[in-house]
Amino acid sequence: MTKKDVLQIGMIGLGTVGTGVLRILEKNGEEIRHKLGVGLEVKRIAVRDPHKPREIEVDPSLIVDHPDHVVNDPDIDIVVEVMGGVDLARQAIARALENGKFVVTANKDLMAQHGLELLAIAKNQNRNIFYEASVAGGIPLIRPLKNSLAANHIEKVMGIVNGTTNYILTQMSCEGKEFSEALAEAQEKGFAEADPASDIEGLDASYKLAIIAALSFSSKIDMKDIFVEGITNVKLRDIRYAQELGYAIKLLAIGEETEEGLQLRVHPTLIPADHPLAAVANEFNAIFLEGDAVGEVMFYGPGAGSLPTGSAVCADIMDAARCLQHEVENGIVEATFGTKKVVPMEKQQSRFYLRLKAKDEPGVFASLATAFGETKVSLDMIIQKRSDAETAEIVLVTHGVSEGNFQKALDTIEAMPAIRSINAILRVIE
Ligand SMILES: NC(=O)C1=CN([C@@H]2O[C@H](COP(=O)(O)OP(=O)(O)OC[C@H]3O[C@@H](n4cnc5c(N)ncnc54)[C@H](OP(=O)(O)O)[C@@H]3O)[C@@H](O)[C@H]2O)C=CC1
Ligand SMILES: N[C@@H](CC=O)C(=O)O
Repeated sequence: MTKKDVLQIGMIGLGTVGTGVLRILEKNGEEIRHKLGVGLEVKRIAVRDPHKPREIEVDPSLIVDHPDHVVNDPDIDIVVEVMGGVDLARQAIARALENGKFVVTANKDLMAQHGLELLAIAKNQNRNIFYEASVAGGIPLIRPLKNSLAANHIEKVMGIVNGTTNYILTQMSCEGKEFSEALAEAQEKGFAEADPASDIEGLDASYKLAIIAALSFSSKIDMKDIFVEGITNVKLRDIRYAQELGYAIKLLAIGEETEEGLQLRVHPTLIPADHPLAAVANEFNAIFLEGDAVGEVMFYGPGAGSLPTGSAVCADIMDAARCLQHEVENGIVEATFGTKKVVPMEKQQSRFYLRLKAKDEPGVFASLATAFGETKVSLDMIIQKRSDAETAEIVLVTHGVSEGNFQKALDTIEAMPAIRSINAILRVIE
């Protein structure tokens, strides 16, 4: 490799993240050049619609209408994929690597599902893919997992890794907003995915968990092994009951290595109001890691948005530039990934929050307690309120129980004549 005065960047995508990247390169370009000893110049930008008005002024001659024009340009040294989606992004990144370019991506859907295949292509080409922005936006997490914490056996990772859902839950619980209003705001602010179903149904968080879990537990992670439940069924009513019981509701991604195997799950969770994660508001994310040597470490910061995510992408561009400048072939060496056993969800333990409606008549509560007792589910907290003249709303929190046993208890309860409806089931942690 020959040293250059300026390295050429090719971007694929100029939406929320791409705009943030350009703004940072423009504003801090001189400082970045000083830190790197080489300048960075954006040579081409692929977008879907070249005629769309942009939030940022861009020389029209840079704009092209297909990623191929970026990945096949022989002058481009580093390809930055901030387009999203899987198939086209996968093809473009594979081609960029085959053409000898370093790649930076913010695409968690792609890295969770095809990361190993792309990293193998990169290794073959003596190149690398940098993907810090794919998890938790601006928070440094991938590098600490690969480097600073690499000597630890990591036992547990747990956190809030989706800014959109955390924004929605915060706005519902603190401002009393409706779900749809809060989602529209998150979209307006650029936190949500192009298809926000990925956020609210928990998929985005599950892709991020797959990436963090692979690095934490040095294991390949198959998406089908992650239990995923989003926040679409979380009602303001449950947020208020949770508050009454001393909890907040957050969408958590949890990965744990136990003697039985890996436990991997994403679901809305009641967490104690004084837990540090309960205070993480709006688009902010936070991740706890427990390493056998370091103990507990918490990462906190903005998990979505144009400049925070752009910050992580630009740092990756700088790492790729350092590799090129210092003739390091592939930069940070990737971890090796084995295949660890995964514990099926029905065998995992949880505490449960259950909200139901029952006939307001004597003995209902006793028969509920009996039904739970028969399946070895014990009850911890209870709220009972009259709903109308004949109906009571009952909120129960169980002690720890396997998912399988809880489901059996639920089947029995649903069949009881006094039970009118089961309205909410959520998991609880201490
Ligand atoms: N938004 C955020 O806070 C974060 C996003 N990410 C990830 O970053 C990536 C980009 O997200 P974001 O910036 O929000 O997405 P946007 O939807 O805002 O931008 C996507 C960009 O890609 C371009 N594009 C889409 N399809 C094509 C295509 N077929 N060919 C060429 N260009 C195309 C669009 O072009 P056009 O402008 O013409 O429509 C647009 O410029 C995603 O992988 C996302 O998951 C990661 C962390 C945070
Ligand atoms: N849609 C994502 C964007 C960042 O990854 C989120 O809301 O966290």
